[in-house]
Amino acid sequence: MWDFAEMSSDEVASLRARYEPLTQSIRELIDAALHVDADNQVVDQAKAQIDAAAELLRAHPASTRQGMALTPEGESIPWDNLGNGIRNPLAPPLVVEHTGPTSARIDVELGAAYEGPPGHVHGGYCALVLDQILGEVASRGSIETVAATGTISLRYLRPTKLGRLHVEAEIQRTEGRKIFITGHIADEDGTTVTAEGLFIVLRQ
Ligand SMILES: CCCCCCCC(=O)SCCNC(=O)CCNC(=O)[C@H](O)C(C)(C)COP(=O)(O)OP(=O)(O)OC[C@H]1O[C@@H](n2cnc3c(N)ncnc32)[C@H](O)[C@@H]1OP(=O)(O)O
Repeated sequence: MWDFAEMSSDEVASLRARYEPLTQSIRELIDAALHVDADNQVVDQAKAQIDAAAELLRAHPASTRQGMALTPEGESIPWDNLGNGIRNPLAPPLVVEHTGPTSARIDVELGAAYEGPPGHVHGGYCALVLDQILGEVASRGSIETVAATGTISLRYLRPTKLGRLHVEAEIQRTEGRKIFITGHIADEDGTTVTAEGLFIVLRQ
């Protein structure tokens, strides 16, 4: 159904405009469900409406699924992927901004769905966000030169508050296919988690 290798950027933009609002609505649904305090009637009514929406969507299944893909124009499409998939409500809306050929940043708001310790981001999610940005910088924003996580080491300096977060990553050095890269997450009070990764550029 979706063959991104055959699509122009305009066609991808139109698909994005169709599905991104659905993904955002499901994220808002998750957030609402995490904050609700209602009686049986309200919860039963909401459940029936959600079940009906799921049934409607299931009646139109896609013939293929793709984590990420590349258009002929070289545009990388993160489609269903957990890190930043346009269609994956479990993916926080991570927008990686490349600040140079070897560095990038993300500014993201992580709410209740990402909670681990009370009021703080789950440590596994911190790892996911750092793995994602380190991987994207190591791959230089293109899936033509994908670099996979070989080894990643995280140091949790203190709990990361839920809310607005700033994330950065930068390549330190490269040896053949090995890319040594560091990164960190900061909340409103400063750096909370640092990362050191060794990413390996995949053989074609
Ligand atoms: C744009 C997209 C961004 C996406 C970001 C998301 C990042 C991810 O989550 S990727 C998923 C998690 N990672 C994986 O699944 C990777 C699984 N592992 C593999 O596929 C392979 O082991 C792989 C590709 C890492 C290395 O395999 P291969 O290419 O055969 O490496 P190989 O030729 O044996 O070794 C090359 C060099 O790397 C070193 N190396 C290999 N594996 C590792 C490792 N895990 N850690 C550290 N060093 C390693 C070797 O020692 C060797 O070093 P040297 O050249 O000095 O002798």
